[in-house]
Amino acid sequence: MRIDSEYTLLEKLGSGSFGVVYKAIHEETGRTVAIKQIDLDSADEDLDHIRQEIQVLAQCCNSPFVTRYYGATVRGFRLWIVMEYMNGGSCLDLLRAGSFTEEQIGCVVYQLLQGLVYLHSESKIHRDIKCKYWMAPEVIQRAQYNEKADIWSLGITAIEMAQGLPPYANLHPMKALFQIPKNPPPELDDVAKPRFTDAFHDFLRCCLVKDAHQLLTHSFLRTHSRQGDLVRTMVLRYQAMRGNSPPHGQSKDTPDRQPPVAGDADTSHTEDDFQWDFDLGTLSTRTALNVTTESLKRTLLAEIPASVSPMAVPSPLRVSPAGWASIDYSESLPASTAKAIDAMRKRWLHQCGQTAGP
Ligand SMILES: Nc1ncnc2c1ncn2[C@@H]1O[C@H](COP(=O)(O)OP(=O)(O)OP(=O)(O)O)[C@@H](O)[C@H]1O
Repeated sequence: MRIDSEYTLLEKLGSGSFGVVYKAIHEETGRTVAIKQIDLDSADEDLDHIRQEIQVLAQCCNSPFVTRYYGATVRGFRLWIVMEYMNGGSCLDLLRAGSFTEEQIGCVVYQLLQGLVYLHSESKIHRDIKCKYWMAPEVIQRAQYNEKADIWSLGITAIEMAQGLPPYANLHPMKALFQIPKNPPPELDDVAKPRFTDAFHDFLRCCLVKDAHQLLTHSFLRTHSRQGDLVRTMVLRYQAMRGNSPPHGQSKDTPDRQPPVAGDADTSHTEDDFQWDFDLGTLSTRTALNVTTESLKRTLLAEIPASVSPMAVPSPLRVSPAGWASIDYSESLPASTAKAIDAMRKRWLHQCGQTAGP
């Protein structure tokens, strides 16, 4: 796929610390992609992180459990990171429709773990550098850390899926940073605790000490690992919720599919766009440079330190469950799944104070 060719931007998918993500069509191939647009003008302090994210993404394209990276290009004053479109959204998105059951957590965690096993086998550590509540104590303390830091984050993510929020979510992030290394590993809160089996509690405890390979054989995952339909029902639950409320980052009256707004997303791109006043060599100081997309890519990749560390395939939640990119959720479902979806829909409508229809 040629990254410097044309894209048609569709709706906004969401936004994160570094930029806004759009759904888009790559005109040459007709492929649907996701494009993260980073405003280079305001990203000064984060440029190192962005560079690291691109480096890691560029090297990690060989697992169905990790979001595929297609390339990066500069359009005007924005850096575009083109990647696989995950039509189920992120786990964080799915959580907006309510916390997960133990079965659902097992199914998602199993796939997240497969992504981590792949990354670790490539000597890469995910280590989300910016999300404080999920950070392992050794990362917070800037001590030596290894891939176990990711397993800690996975455990925190599992707690978040069970309770809807990570531990210490009621604290200011800086306060949480002090508490995490000081306190014993967190557990489920008293409300969530009784809803889960001993196997799950044990799994959480293990996440704080064990490596990813050992965890794949944990009895908790053996029970839940093969229930792919569950992911689908969670996506449907989230999509049902989106039917009534706008996706993260969009106002209620914004249509789902909207043409890009001038100044918001750049859709017009000419060769001139690639001649922004920007030093692509260091991504930190600005000197006038005429660059092509290829040279951007080469420079970005060459500039990134060889010793990879902080990985930012976005959050621990973004190691994508297998097949999300290709599953068409509108296809007809087995009766048992349809029943489960209906139950979730009713639960959600109930939570919103509405009555479920027929
Ligand atoms: N490849 C993708 N396919 C589909 N949706 C995506 C994709 N990447 C991101 N999104 C959507 O865009 C949102 C923002 O993603 P982004 O990577 O910018 O931030 P984040 O990782 O969620 O947050 P942060 O950067 O603060 O950690 C996500 O929550 C998700 O809804």
